[in-house]
Amino acid sequence: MVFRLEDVSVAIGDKKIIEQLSLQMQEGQLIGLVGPNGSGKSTLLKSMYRFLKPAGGQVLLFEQDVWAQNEKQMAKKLAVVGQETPILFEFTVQDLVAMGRTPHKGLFEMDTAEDEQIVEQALMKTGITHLADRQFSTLSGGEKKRVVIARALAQQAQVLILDEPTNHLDIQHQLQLMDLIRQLPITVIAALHDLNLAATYCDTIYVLKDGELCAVGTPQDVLTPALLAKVFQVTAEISIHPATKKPQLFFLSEQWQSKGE
Ligand SMILES: Nc1ncnc2c1ncn2[C@@H]1O[C@H](COP(=O)(O)OP(=O)(O)OP(=O)(O)O)[C@@H](O)[C@H]1O
Repeated sequence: MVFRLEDVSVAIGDKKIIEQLSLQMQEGQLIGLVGPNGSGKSTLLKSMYRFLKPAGGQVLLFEQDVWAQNEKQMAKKLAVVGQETPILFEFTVQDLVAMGRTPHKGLFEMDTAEDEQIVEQALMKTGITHLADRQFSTLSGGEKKRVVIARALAQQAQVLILDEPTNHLDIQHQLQLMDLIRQLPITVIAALHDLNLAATYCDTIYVLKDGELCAVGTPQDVLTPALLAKVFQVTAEISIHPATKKPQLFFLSEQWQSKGE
């Protein structure tokens, strides 16, 4: 098991965001975390990547409590791309992606030829080789996102957590990114708003509502009109895409429903 959460409760200040949530995530899958705004997706992920300490319960990564490990131990196992892209530094893209190698190195250890090759690969896979010498701060939102993802790839962890990875990306780069993470030989856990991307790419989907896990399963099992009505308050029509053989969702507001009758 990659992650095992047992009765995890998370509060921010006085506000209880997640209460006694338990789940298990299997190795080698692309896992989607979906749910409405404010349902607790980022909070849950933060408790998993050791950013928010739960008020109760346990978060186990490969059966070890994440709070019993130091940052470097964690970084070898788990890479994280948060929702916000950082803004604080004046580094080149190349330097930033190379920072992904830090957990694998001693304090003053120089980059090896292998490190350089890993960085080059990460730049190439995310389609940003041409940006290598640019200052990070001068990039567009979507370019920054791809740099942060490249840095996470260079980290070569066994698990990758992505909070809204397609945010800021145009449609071509959304699909390229999903294709890329789909073929990574590791476990990827991604919070996604786009339910069609989740349906097309994920092996298993976890649905959160009001800090509670309300469904877990394959896209076909989970993304039903009844669940979408209950969780997102939308009417959805679902068919199977002829090419992907995955569910394809069409959403209708009340205005269009009345016109279709
Ligand atoms: N620092 C904070 N202080 C107070 N409340 C917070 C804080 N961070 C998050 N929350 C609240 O916790 C709840 C869950 O937020 P969270 O960001 O985990 O949801 P989410 O599902 O990731 O939302 P979104 O889809 O909008 O990104 C929300 O009601 C949010 O307002």
